[in-house]
Amino acid sequence: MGRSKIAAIDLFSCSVLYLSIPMDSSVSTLLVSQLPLEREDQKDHGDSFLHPPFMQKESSVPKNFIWPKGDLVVAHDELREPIVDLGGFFRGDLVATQHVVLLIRAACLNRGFFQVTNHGVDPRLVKMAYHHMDNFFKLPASMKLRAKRTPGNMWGYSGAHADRFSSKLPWKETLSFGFHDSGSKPVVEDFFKSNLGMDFEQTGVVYQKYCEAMKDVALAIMELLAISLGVHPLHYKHFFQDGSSIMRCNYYPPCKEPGLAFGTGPHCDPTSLTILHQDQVGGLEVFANNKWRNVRPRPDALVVNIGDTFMALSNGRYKSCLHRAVVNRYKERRSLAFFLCPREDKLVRPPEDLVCRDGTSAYPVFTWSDLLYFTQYHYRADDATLPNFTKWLLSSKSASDL
Ligand SMILES: C=C1C[C@]23C[C@H]1CC[C@H]2[C@]1(C)CCC[C@@](C)(C(=O)O)[C@H]1[C@@H]3C(=O)O
Ligand SMILES: O=C(O)CCC(=O)C(=O)O
Ligand SMILES: [Fe+2]
Repeated sequence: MGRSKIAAIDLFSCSVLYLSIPMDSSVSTLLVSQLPLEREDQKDHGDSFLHPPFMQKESSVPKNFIWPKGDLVVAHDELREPIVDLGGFFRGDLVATQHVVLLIRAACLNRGFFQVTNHGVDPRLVKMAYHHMDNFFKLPASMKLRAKRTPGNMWGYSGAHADRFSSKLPWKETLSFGFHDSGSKPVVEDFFKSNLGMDFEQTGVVYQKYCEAMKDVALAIMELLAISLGVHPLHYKHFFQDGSSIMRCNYYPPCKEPGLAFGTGPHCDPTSLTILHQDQVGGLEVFANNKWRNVRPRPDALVVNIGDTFMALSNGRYKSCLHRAVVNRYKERRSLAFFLCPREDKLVRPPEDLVCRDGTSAYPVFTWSDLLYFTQYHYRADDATLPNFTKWLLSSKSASDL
């Protein structure tokens, strides 16, 4: 789990090693070349990862990327989830809004997942976001590592999270950065300029706009979620207004043995509400009615899922969605995930009238900063983050009372 600073420095020097390996520049190669530096693991894996994948006899997926058989259950069915048309709500049509509220309520009580269309985000902006993402991920490793994530920090570039974990590595590269309103200071633009230089100014401008658009959609959905729970319509919208959200670009290289690895393993997002756009390749799967089901990509739709923090804010009524991303043999896949989060020090607790109606609080009061810390230092987010976090919080509180 938590890896040291040394691992991050090793990761960097490793990329230099990678550059001398005569293979395609796909990052899976980079990921593989990082592995020898996971020194304590060398014993466990024999010499399989001392060689680039084409030299391995047993499998072309290094052992550190192989997930347990129990997790690797294949999805055969498609998820037929309501597509929620937000057009009427944005036009102020009350009948259409009532219909949308009922659809959202049913989806959230059930598994915390739906998709929205007519969401108001300009398709040209989405296209630009993919274009800039492609430019970034095809850079040489040494350039990408200029923006590398530092230990304990959510922001930056990460290759397979190999600096954080040593097993069940995800077959992906990610670029993450924070987004919050800070007056006239464009935080996203600044992130790109300060980490990657002025050549990335335009990338910063595009992602600044993309995050603003995602926040608008997320806050509109917060209004609908509040109505659907019978609380003040602006309750959650106000709660998240000054939030500190996270944007992540996911790049999944093709994988020679997709049946052994995951792009992103099974998990519920610890965050509040995720607004995701996936490209046309497909790979997102949701656990529904006891089965993994794939979500067919729709270019005009944004995928929305409830995260652990909103589950707590709804007093456990709305389900945090269990999902994962699979990889495939032939084609790289990309997704853009915006994770709506509250301001880090804000108390996460459901509105009082909800607790009164339920007669009890489902979770202890916490801050987003507590949960974020838990996922970055103590626990790798999975399908049981929220119950484990609750236990951890209660035990650390009672220990501090001693
Ligand atoms: C707060 C977060 C932690 C993760 C990024 C955001 C929201 C989703 C989380 C994550 C994607 C869940 C699966 C495991 C994880 C480690 C990953 O594969 O990236 C998680 C993210 C993280 O801790 O970086
Ligand atoms: O790439 C995807 O479709 C899902 C990614 C995801 O679940 C995440 O980043 O939290
Ligand atoms: Fe997720």
